Amino acid sequence: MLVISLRKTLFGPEGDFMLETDIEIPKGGVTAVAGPSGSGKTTFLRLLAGLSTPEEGLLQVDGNVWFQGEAGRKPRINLKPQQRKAGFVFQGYALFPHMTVLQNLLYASKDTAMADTLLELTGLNRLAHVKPSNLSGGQKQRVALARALMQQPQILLLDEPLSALDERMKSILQDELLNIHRELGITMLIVTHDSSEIYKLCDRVLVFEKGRISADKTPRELFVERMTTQKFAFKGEILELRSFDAIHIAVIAIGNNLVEVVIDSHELEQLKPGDMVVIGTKAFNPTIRRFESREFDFSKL
Ligand SMILES: Nc1ncnc2c1ncn2[C@@H]1O[C@H](COP(=O)(O)OP(=O)(O)OP(=O)(O)O)[C@@H](O)[C@H]1O
Repeated sequence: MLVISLRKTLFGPEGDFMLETDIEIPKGGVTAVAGPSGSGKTTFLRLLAGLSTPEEGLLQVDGNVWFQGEAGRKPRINLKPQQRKAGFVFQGYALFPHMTVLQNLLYASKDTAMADTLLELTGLNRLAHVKPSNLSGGQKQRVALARALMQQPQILLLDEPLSALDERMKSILQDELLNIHRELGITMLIVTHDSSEIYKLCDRVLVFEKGRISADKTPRELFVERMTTQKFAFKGEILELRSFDAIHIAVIAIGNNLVEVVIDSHELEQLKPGDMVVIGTKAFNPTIRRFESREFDFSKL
């Protein structure tokens, strides 16, 4: 069980704000950390790893206190990063370029049996003696993952580990992460903006906004249950409304795609170019309605 009750002042572009968390995470869970840019996701992981220091609070992992301190005083307990059993994987792989894959792993711990197990688990055994410059992005990220697991951490912290990879490699590594989680039962926290990744890997999502957790839900609660009457829903912007006789068409930009949706005269009256809309289906007929600002905005994850 992770008990995370921490506070730290952050410097934002619009002034200081408080990163403030009071949560418990059961052992063995996979938790997504999502939210807009600058909301404090990376700092949250850095606080857990000991790479950044809170002003006050308590961090307890499986009964062991890693940080405890009161505001304005020197922390009573503040374990150094190397004393914490936390593995950290960043988007950049941060491998030692002059060392082979195996040497990169053994730098973290001299346990050769563990290195063999992890090379096997991440499918790297045939690349053990290759240097990072000869590896693909996906292979480098596997090495970073295996290295983070060498010290048998209690928690694995992943900061957008797959965001630089193409869709195919991303999917393969997601399966490997699931496999590692099944094999080792390790508690994972993963910063990701990718809703399919959250759905596939995670049992819980913490959405950060300006340093606070604004939503704490399962992926199903966050993504699916608010769309129970619909087959799918995409947010888009109306670029143009056209009419031919009694047929009205809305041209809508959804990400990089343009789609044309036939709308009825009632919908036409409600809409104008520039409106943000949600396009969904009911009984396989597309429906279209104005996006309400209080709705959850998936594009901001
Ligand atoms: N050690 C620090 N002390 C004070 N403020 C910090 C510190 N580190 C980062 N910040 C500020 O905290 C805010 C949140 O940064 P952070 O990197 O945690 O956000 P993020 O949600 O991970 O963003 P992104 O998705 O863009 O990576 C930023 O405004 C940043 O400048």
